[in-house]
Amino acid sequence: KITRRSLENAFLKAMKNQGSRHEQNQQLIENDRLHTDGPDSFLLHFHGQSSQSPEISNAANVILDTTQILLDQEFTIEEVTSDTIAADIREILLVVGVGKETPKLRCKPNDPYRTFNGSCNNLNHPEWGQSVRPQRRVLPPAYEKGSIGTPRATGINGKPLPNPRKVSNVVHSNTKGVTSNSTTITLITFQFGQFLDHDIISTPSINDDTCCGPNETKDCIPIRIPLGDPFFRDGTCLRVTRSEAANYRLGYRQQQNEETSYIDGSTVYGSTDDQLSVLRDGEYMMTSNKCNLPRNPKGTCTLTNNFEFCHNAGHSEVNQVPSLTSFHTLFVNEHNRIVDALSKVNPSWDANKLFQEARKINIAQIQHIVYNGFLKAILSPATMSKYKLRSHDDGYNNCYDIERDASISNEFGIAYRLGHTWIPTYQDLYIDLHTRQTGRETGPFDIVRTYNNPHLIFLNQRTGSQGLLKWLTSEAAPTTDRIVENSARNRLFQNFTTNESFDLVSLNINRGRDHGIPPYGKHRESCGLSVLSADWNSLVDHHCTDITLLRKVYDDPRDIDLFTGALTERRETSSELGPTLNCILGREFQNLKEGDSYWYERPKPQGFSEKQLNEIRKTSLSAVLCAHLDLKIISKDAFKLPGYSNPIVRCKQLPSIDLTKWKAASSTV
Ligand code: HEM
Ligand SMILES: [Ca+2]
Repeated sequence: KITRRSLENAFLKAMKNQGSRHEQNQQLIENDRLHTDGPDSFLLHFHGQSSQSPEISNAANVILDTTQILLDQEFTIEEVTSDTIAADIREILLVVGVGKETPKLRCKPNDPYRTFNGSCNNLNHPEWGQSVRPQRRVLPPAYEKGSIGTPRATGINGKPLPNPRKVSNVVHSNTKGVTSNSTTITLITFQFGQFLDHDIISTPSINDDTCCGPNETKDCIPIRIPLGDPFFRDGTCLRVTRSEAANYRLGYRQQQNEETSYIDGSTVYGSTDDQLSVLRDGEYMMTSNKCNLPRNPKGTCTLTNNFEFCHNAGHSEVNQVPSLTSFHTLFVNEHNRIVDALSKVNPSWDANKLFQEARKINIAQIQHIVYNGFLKAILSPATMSKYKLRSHDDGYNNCYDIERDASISNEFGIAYRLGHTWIPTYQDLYIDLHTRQTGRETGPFDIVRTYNNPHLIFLNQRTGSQGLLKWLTSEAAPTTDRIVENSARNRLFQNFTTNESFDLVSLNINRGRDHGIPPYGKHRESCGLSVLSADWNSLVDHHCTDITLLRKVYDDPRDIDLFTGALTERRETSSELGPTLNCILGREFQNLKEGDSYWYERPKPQGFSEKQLNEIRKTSLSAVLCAHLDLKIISKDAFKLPGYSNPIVRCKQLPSIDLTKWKAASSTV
């Protein structure tokens, strides 16, 4: 049995292994102050760091090392990960400053407003769904055999797994040269999908500039380009680093989520109090030029001229592509629009009350749009029913389950990259549905020129983001399939000086292995789908043409990576996605609904009055777009292409939220 003494010894040894950066911590423990003063006195040493990340990842490395030392002493992984050991290690961890906030969390039950970092949403487990916490796992990790954290590299037959770039070339490339477009969904689905992703998950990775060089460290997971690659030169190597480790207890390597996992507008408000503080202006969210995002003086985007700047928002990747920036802008403006309306009906409310009520309404609208617009557009009706994802038509829906952990799962973070199939090859600005804006610079603009470059936002009296939103509303997304366009598969973040670029598909496959994500077949099993065998015919949800491609790269069906296996599945009836993705998304979005004590359909104290709730239910993404763009007409459901069941309607005819129902007498005060 592992004694406290042997645990401490292993921990001290691990700290020594980690070298000098832990000397101070080591001293603290060796002085045995842990036992004399209690953990709190040590917390002081670790305050004043703006980001918890480096501190957490340093500690995680010590924890992983401690785990390995104990395993080397012939303890089993079950013994090492037992609950008693978890309690002991937590105490030791407090000494090195990790988890320092957890014991101090004093939740206010019945608080009508969410915290900004997601803590205290679950009163029994205040850290569930909180930002800067480890990702949850549905399945036990599958790292390299016998290891607690080395990326999976060997297949079931003992041979190396295929090179991620090779899989990308063979299975995910567009060999036709023209983009095939969806007949059902618009580019709004693409862009809202990524906007939602940035609300719920973001995994930090390690900074390390040795990768692909002679002195590569173990933090590197380079992708070596195979000889004869159709795009990258021979000998090229993609410099990729591992995701940071985030371990709070002994065991396998875990990864961190920097966002609050709840759908709570992290993209608008940030995922920590600090992030919000530079974005908020009293009751309003800060803007520049009236309706654009504020400037980020520390931003690292590429600028074309003096009056342009990098934008700031709740998520650091806001400048990644202009159409993403335009979505951030839309919901910041929506916050401010709600504030103006509320202050008219409630002139006595102070700035804080206005801010919080507007935030609550904005988040409720986003939740309503996710479940009644976005998910409906991509999941099968059967999945929507099975995981109870539809909102009620009226009345409260008290579906909260305090035992449901809404922290995002690591496997979802890989599976939900399915959205990369929707990345278009260009960006464009429209003046209404289907009319391109013309002028000195006229689209379509190659998307590669727009990565991390906000130039389009500044076009046309700086109303580029409106033009982008109109374009997204008008055009079809690329088909949901195995293909990722070359502008993201070969030329992601291309640097036009050095010509260096990335392959997003290789990154996804590599990242799955880095996170110890089990192969595709294991996820089928956890979803109750048929089990895979060595027989390629066991891939019952795949077309034979796709099986042919998979056979070219994988030795055995049980080696197929999750991203690749899931994106090659045949679609389910009336869905954009195959059965495994329907399951992984269905499960996760049920957690995000039923594990959120602030779910918008719940009654007070967190929720709305019934009258207000019914106003929220009137909203749609189309209504929000109409409120901010000078559009006269729009399709009823902006996620889908217009057609018989999705008519184009006048903006004025669309139901939308009536904020007079928030007049104080009937509000939540
Ligand atoms: C132009 C559009 C997009 C670009 C340039 C982009 C780029 C990226 C990059 C560079 C990563 C990190 C790759 C790695 O090193 O592991 C990533 C991760 C991810 N992407 Fe995208 N993406 C885009 C659109 C989307 C869309 C539409 C979705 C979903 C609907 C999506 C979902 C995700 C998810 C879930 C992750 C993992 C997030 C995390 O754990 O941090 N992305 N994307
Ligand atoms: Ca969030």
